[in-house]
Amino acid sequence: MIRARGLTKTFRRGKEVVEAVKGIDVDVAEGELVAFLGPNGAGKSTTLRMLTSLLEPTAGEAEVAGHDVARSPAQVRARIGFIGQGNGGGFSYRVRDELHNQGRFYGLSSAVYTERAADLLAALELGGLEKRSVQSLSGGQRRRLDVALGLMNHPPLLFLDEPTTGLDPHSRANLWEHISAMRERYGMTVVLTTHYLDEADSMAERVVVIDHGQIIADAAPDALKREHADDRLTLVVDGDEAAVRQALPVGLGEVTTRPHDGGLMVQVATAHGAAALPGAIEALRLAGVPTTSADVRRASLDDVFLNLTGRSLREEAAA
Ligand SMILES: Nc1ncnc2c1ncn2[C@@H]1O[C@H](COP(=O)(O)OP(=O)(O)OP(=O)(O)O)[C@@H](O)[C@H]1O
Repeated sequence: MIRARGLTKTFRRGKEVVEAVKGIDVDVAEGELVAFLGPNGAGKSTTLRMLTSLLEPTAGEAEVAGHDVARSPAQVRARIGFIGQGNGGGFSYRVRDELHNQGRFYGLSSAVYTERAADLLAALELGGLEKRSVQSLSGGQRRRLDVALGLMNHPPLLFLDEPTTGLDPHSRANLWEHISAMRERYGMTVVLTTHYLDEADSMAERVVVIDHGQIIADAAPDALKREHADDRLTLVVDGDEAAVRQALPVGLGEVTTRPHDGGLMVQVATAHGAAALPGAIEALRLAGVPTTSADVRRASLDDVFLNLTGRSLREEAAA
């Protein structure tokens, strides 16, 4: 569905040259749900805008939905939906008029766009709001209207640029339910950008991590965590460091210790933390070191980003 090679975008602002995207190679197969994850300014939106033919690449090429973005932008646009960062709706228009205008824009007949609009309004829980002005909708309703607008041409490929930014957790979860339902219903391929780690982790089947205009990792969330980060076992024990180090199986992982409440806190960075925990506790018990509390913290995509770049995406998102 997408094949990009060496995709590059350089902006010039006066004397300043910004290399926003530095030669990205990416393939997306039909039916995939792929999230581009990265901090602010990483180049996610610029990549999306090139893939949707809205921005001409400085170098490289991309074939999207069967057509070259530079040579055949109209064919690409006819086959994709794009939901940008801002709201698409004209604020003073009524909801139904917005959808109908979008249908006209795609050259649909009035019978087809009327039916599709009614269908999407119902599917995205916007029924009853068709006569309201866009500006009177809540943030979540407006975002769902954006999704409806992006789906009026029943695109086989949908791009969403930070679809849930600015929504409260309830509206985010709700929007995701709708995106998933729409994806199943129309058999769509979905490509989105996000800087919400939990969202990329739980919703995307594949995460493309972008930093400074380059792809630094590309795999399923679990595979990324397995490859680039460890789970962390934390045990509080009654015993000394030497006994702990001797008792724990060789190869379990890197062990660090520090005094804690009269006992010793032991932390182990290890793969498959939950599975390793009982064995670690048992090995300590057999060595006469009882465990008084235990905790497993699973590796997160932030750990992956931290290990790859030395920076925390969580901190950068908050900055
Ligand atoms: N039209 C433009 N002119 C000049 N520089 C630009 C332009 N658009 C983007 N940039 C710069 O390119 C870099 C990448 O921006 P981009 O918007 O693609 O990042 P992003 O990963 O989508 O970030 P965000 O999560 O904040 O949207 C940034 O340094 C940005 O300032």
